[in-house]
Amino acid sequence: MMNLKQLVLASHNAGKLKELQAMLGESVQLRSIGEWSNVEPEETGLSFVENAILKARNAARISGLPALADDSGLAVDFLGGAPGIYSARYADGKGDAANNAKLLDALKDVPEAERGAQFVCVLALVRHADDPLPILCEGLWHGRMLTAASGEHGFGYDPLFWVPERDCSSAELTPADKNQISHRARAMDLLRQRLGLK
Ligand SMILES: O=c1nc[nH]c2c1ncn2[C@H]1C[C@H](O)[C@@H](COP(=O)(O)OP(=O)(O)OP(=O)(O)O)O1
Ligand SMILES: [Mg+2]
Repeated sequence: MMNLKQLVLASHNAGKLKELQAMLGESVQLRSIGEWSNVEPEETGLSFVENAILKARNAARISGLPALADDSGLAVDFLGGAPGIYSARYADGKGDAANNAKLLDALKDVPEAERGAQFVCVLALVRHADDPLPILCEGLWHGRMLTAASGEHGFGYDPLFWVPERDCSSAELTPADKNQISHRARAMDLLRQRLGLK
C-alpha cells in the first residue's frame, strides 16, 4: 500500500517519538519531523482528529514522505473535558510543569469521586500531503486525577494520572508497561491492524 519502512513522525514531542517507536518495533523507522523543520504548525482544529490530520499533512508536505501524527491530551470529567485538545497549551505554552501545577490547582477541592479523567490519543497517517483518505485510529485510557504529582517516568501529565489497573501513577509505570496499556498503545494497536503489521 505504501513504503512503510520509513515514516515521518509529525511531532516535536520526544516522549511520543520514544513511545511510538517502541510500539512499532524495528520494522518501521520513525523519523522526527525535526530533521526537516523546527517550526510547529498551529493546531487550529476543534478536535483531536482535525489536529492530527493537520499535523500529518504538514509533515508529509515538508518531508515528501508518508507521515504519522499523534494528537493527544487529557480530558478531565470535572472540567467538562478540559484541557482536552488544549492540553499542551493549558498554561499558555509554559510547559509540562506549569500545566501540571495549573491542573492540580484547578482540582484542589474536588472530592475523590469526581476526579475521573481520560487520556485520549488520535493517530493519523497520510500517504502524502493531500491524501483524501487518512487512516485514523483512536485510543482512550481511563483513570483518575491525583492530588499531588508522583513518579518520574513518561512525560506531560503522567505524574498526575492514577492508573486503576496498576494502582499507581502513569509516571510510576515502567515505559514498557505504559506502552502496553496507554491510550497511545490502544491507538497504535488499531493502526498496526489497519496496516497489516500484525
Ligand atoms: O501519554 C501521555 N502522558 C502524559 N501526558 C500526555 C500523554 N499523551 C499526551 N499527553 C499530554 C501532553 C501534552 O500536554 C498534550 C499533547 O498535546 P499535543 O499537541 O498532542 O502534543 P505536543 O504539542 O506535545 O507535541 P506535537 O503536537 O508536536 O506532537 O497531552
Ligand atoms: Mg502539539
